Parts: sequence; C-alpha cells; structure tokens
Amino acid sequence: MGIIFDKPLIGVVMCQNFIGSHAGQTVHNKYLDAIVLAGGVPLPLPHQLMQAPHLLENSMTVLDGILLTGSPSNIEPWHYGEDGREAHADPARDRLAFGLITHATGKKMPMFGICRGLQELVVANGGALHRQLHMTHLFQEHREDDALPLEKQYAPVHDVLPEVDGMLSQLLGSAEPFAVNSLHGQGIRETGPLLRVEARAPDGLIEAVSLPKHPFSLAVQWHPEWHSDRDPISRRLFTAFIHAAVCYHKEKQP
Ligand SMILES: N[C@@H](CCC(=O)NCCCC(=O)O)C(=O)O
Repeated sequence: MGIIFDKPLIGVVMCQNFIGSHAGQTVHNKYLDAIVLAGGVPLPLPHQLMQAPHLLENSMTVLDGILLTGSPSNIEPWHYGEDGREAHADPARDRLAFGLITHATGKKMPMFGICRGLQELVVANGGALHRQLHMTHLFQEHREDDALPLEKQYAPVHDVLPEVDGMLSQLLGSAEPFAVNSLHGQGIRETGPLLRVEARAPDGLIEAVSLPKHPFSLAVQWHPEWHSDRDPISRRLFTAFIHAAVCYHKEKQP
C-alpha cells in the first residue's frame, strides 16, 4: 500500500450529535488541532465502522494511533455491570470506542484517552465508574460550571499528583504535582485488573492510568488538548503520543 502520509494517521472517536435537525457525528477542533500540532494527521472515525464485520479491523490497518476524546455523554452503565440508564448516553460511541480499544490493545497500537476516553479505557479493561461523583461525598467538585465562559470552564482547578516511577512521571521527567482543568461528573471507581494508576487528584480520585506492556496507552481525566499549543505538559503528552505512533507506523511497514 502506498504511503499516503509522511505523518502518522490518528483515528479520532466522534460523538453522536444533532447538526440542526439532522443526526450527525462531531468532534471538537481542539482535539484535531492538538494532533496536527504534535505532527500527526487526525482521521475522525464514524460510528458506522461497527456496522459490518471486519470493517473496523480492516480500517485500523491504515491507522497508527487512536485518540479517545472527551464527551458530555456517559458510558451506558451495563458495560460495567450496573443497572439503569444514562440521561445523556451515546451507545454507538460506546461500541466504537470499545471496539477500537480491543483492536488497538491486541495490535499494541498507541492509544491516548481524554476524560470520557479515560473512562472508556478503564471500563474496557474491567473497571467501573462512580456515576455521580458529587453524590458520593468522597471527592471535591470535579464538574465544570457550564454557565461560565469556556476559558474559565477549562481553566486549571486542581493539582494532579503523578505516581513516582510511573509512565506519566517518567514521560514528564518529574513526579511533581501540576494543575489541570476538570470537566467531568463521573470518575474511576475501580481500574480493573490490568491498568496502572498514573496520577491522582488531592482528594484521591484517579486522574490518569496506563496499560502496562504496551508502548503507549495513556489516559487522563483532564483536558490536555485545551490550549495544547501553550501548555508545556500538554505538548509533551501529545508529542510522546505522536512519537509512539511514528514508531508504530515504522514497525508495521513490510
Ligand atoms: N461524560 C463524562 C466525561 C466528561 C467529558 O468528557 N467532558 C468533556 C466534554 C467536552 C470536551 O470534550 O471538552 C463525565 O461527565 O464524567
């Protein structure tokens, strides 16, 4: 197959949405811009890839990495053994995200999860979520105030404390705490048997995990794509992700 990009091709999960009265799928520019800035080529992936056998598997042969984006929708709770429904669900996104995680894990394809993407990686690996963090009375407020302007919604509001000798602290060259934004109502309750905790908030909530024995499979609860051009830590996360995708691309070539 001819090389159509001299840069790694990164599959980006989209969200079910309405565009006017029409059902559609969307992804924020901030995710696409962060991939381009770090040297990758973003390819938004439609939920329809799950509608035919092997469509996803065949499509992944041209990808070099997967970005699991954030979303205001919540994973359907039956995926982690709970009853009930979510008022804002996106079942087709769930199906695609879990399909991508399964294939990328088997292929050791780089994955980077953000917010809902962290929750998807955890649930895909047998973990579970707190469905309403604020109702547990165990944690500080992690939701944004959506009445505020975006600059304030995505402003840093708490520190995260990287685990010493973890993948994140090694990637950053430091285990010193750093400030992050926070725009989520759900959170990690259990990581499942395989994932490694990479960082926690001061209240103990897990804020980052990684999949061991995988070249790059990192997921964070905050939003490093927000102003990734001006935040050094965000730049380093995306640069490491794209570097891992370049290595994957080279290794998969015949
Ligand atoms: N719905 C989940 C995940 C929250 C999340 O991803 N928020 C970001 C949405 C907008 C964006 O992509 O920037 C939860 O509430 O925990």
